[in-house]
Amino acid sequence: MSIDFGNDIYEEPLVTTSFLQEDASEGSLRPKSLKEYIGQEKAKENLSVFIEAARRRTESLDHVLLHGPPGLGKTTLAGIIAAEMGVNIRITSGPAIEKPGDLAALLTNLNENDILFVDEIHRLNRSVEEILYPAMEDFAIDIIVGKGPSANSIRLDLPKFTLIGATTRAGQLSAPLRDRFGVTLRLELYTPEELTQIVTRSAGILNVPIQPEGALEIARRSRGTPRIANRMLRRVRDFAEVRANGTITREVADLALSALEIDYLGLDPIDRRMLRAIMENYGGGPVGLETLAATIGEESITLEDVYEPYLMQLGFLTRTPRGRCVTQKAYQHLHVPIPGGAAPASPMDQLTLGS
Ligand SMILES: Nc1ncnc2c1ncn2[C@@H]1O[C@H](COP(=O)(O)OP(=O)(O)OP(=O)(O)O)[C@@H](O)[C@H]1O
Repeated sequence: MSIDFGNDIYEEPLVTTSFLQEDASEGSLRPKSLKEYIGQEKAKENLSVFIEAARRRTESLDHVLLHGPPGLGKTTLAGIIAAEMGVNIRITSGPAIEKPGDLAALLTNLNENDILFVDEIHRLNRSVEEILYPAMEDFAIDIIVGKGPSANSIRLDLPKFTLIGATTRAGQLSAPLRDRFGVTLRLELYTPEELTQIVTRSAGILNVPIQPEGALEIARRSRGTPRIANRMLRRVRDFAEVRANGTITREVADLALSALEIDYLGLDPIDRRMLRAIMENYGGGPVGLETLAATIGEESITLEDVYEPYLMQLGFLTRTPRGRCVTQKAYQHLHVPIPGGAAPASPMDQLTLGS
């Protein structure tokens, strides 16, 4: 029996914002308390103070806005806040709340101090958002009863609740909505050390034997993102079981991830296509995001939310008012000669896959 561990056997790439079938076991991997939640020290420190203060006063927590790239643990953190406050959480998302009536139904069903979590809050439509302002500020909503000249506005009191909004694009939130959040926390990409701890913890829960170097190898390639680290762990586990003795070592992780075309820094074929397109078609940049997206046949929103944060963190890409530019480091990583410049540095011994 031959098993192909290339991308062909998986329908979806590793790096994607969508929730994949293989993420179904994510629930079991979710930390349940602030103590178990690895990294994000600044956010955790602030939150623990606010939570403690609200609990002492037996009041609801101030509204919280969580922002940062996808897969960093915003939903997880919202669940933890609810658990630490000892309250219920209702989970929904901006696009799921279509009409003001949908939001009114959600709000009137909350209990005192409950949490309403709205993922992708930047995608709320305007008419829904307007209901949210008095709900957040005065814990009340105005409902129009009847039609035409006989229409009447009735004010309905709500229980004191906490809204936790999550967004990958804080800049797209309207100013009145943004101003109504008392606490704003930005989640940062995780360090390889933090991701090593996350991978080791997840492997323990999934009962997967893993060596510390194996965990580090997965961590280094998971572009600062726990969701990608957990996905990689599951795929490397398959490889370890079929091609090796079941234990994830550094070699097994390296072989499995290389077969998936993930290079030693975690770049996948789309990252490389994106960088190469800027180098080869636009002389290194600047090039506008829409033009770049059209050139490589990807959605501009995916490039901006999923790919750019990590490429910028690596120092491979810069954003200027006139568009995106690649840096010398990117030329060196892909072994492409720098135009009019020095020859690229010799390959850094390690494996770097071409796209
Ligand atoms: N700090 C952390 N420690 C341990 N595991 C984490 C941490 N953050 C996230 N995870 C893991 O990563 C997975 C993805 O997290 P989560 O779904 O909360 O991300 P998210 O930021 O809400 O994603 P999205 O923005 O797409 O909604 C979870 O299964 C969780 O197990």
